[in-house]
Amino acid sequence: MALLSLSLGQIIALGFASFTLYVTAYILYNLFLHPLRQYPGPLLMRATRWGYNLRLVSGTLPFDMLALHQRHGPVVRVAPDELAFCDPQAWKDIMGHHHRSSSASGGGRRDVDDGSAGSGEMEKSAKFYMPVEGLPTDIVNAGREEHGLLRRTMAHGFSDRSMREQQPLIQGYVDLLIRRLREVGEGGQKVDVAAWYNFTTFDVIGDLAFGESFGCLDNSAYHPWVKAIFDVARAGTVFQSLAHYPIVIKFLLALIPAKFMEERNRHMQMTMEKLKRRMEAGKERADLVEGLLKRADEWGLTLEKLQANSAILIIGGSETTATLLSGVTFLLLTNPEAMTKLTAEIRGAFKSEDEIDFASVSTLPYLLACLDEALRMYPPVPTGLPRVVPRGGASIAGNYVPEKTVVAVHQWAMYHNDDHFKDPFVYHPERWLGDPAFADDHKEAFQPFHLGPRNCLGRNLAYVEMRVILARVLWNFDMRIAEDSLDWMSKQRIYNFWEKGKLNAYLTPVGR
Ligand code: HEM
Repeated sequence: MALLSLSLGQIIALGFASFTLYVTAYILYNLFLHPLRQYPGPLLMRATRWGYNLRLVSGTLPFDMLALHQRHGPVVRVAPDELAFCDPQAWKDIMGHHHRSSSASGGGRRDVDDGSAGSGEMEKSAKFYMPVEGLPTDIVNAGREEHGLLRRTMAHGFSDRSMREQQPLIQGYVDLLIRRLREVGEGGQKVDVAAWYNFTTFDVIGDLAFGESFGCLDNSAYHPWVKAIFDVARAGTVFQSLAHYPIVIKFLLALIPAKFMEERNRHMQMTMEKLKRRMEAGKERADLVEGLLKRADEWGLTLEKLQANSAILIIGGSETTATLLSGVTFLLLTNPEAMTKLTAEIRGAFKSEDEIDFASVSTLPYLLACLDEALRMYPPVPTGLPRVVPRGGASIAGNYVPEKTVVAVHQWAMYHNDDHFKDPFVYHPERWLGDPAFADDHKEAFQPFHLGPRNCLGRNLAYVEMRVILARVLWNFDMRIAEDSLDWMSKQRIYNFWEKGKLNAYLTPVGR
């Protein structure tokens, strides 16, 4: 009643004063009373999440993280409730099987091993992975229990036997890539090799996860399904930032234009049609969804659930490998000594192109070293994928971290920190071949596929695919970088994925 007797101006002033008071109290709490108050970090990041969000949406977060660690040390408070770690031990403590805190250092409280604290791994941060209400979860954003079930079933498609059976299919797409590169590069035309790697890996994974390719190699273009992934990548960082403000995100979701929803529904429909065609092809097919299809009836898996998991395989299994192939190609093009050595290794190992297969490429040490060094300098998952510390807290790299804290390791920053790698900004494949100059490198800091129960299921597939594609490209072509791509890597930003842009090169077929 008292409020009704106030003028509009007074109500606005009161609202403004209350808001200011709330924000001030929130900032003061974060700075002086919060359980993470003793951890170092820039003022804006310790006080509010905006320091983190601004870097995330501007695509510079993974790079800024290096400067933050260099300034504040291996543990930085990057948001009021979030810590970033740049310590090799943190990989195991965060991504491995969770063990409860054994020390009370810093936090001033001893963890009680009463069985109530979480066992198994740390949960993924829902604000980052954003499982959407009403939509089915997939292997990447499912909770621990469902994840275990999905992982056991899907692992079948990644076994050595399945990979051997998938080999002819994959090689067929590499044949097509080589043919298409010969055509588009003819007459000294420059070729955007990053796009062609993307076309190849999307076609391969489309076939392995949906039973049919996206036709990118045939059409020299991205399929709308694939294009949609890139279109939403940048928006994803905005949603991840706003996920910390549930009211704002609800409001924004209500504002999403009908046109966007129509687009989304079309995308879903297209995916469903692909999946139905795959199901009609029968359960016995050595691809990545065979395991799920066989269990679908027993577990009552809906079509939507199957669709969500096929879709996540596409995103996880294509953009990552294409990114690395683009990165390694750029690094070789700009490091002629390494390119000469690798080309000699590949061309000296085989008498003819048909000898280049999954087994034979795995015996080439310099090829693997080139890929690993590219994974270090240009990790396809460059940013931190946050986890949440379970009840009872945890010990991470020797630090007590209270429960509910969000924790992450940011790969790009870890791999460019000279505490862990000598000459971190220089491409040295030799560091992976026992060169004594790099004896002090902390190799255990390098985890491009993560470790623990939620690490990459497609690691072996990724390695054989990347090895075969790179070996066959270098078997067939001498390459030279185009002038307009010399700054290709240094000008990129990261919106969860690298925003790669064109990587132009001239391809000269090798006469034999
Ligand atoms: C260079 C290539 C690749 C890199 C660097 C990479 C990296 C990763 C990373 C870091 C994760 C952990 C994600 C998280 O914690 O949320 C992951 C998960 C996963 N990756 Fe890969 N990946 C690559 C290629 C592939 C390929 C070719 C596939 C095949 C489809 C694949 C399938 C998966 C799946 C299914 C998961 C989820 C595993 C789980 O949650 O149990 N990845 N990958």
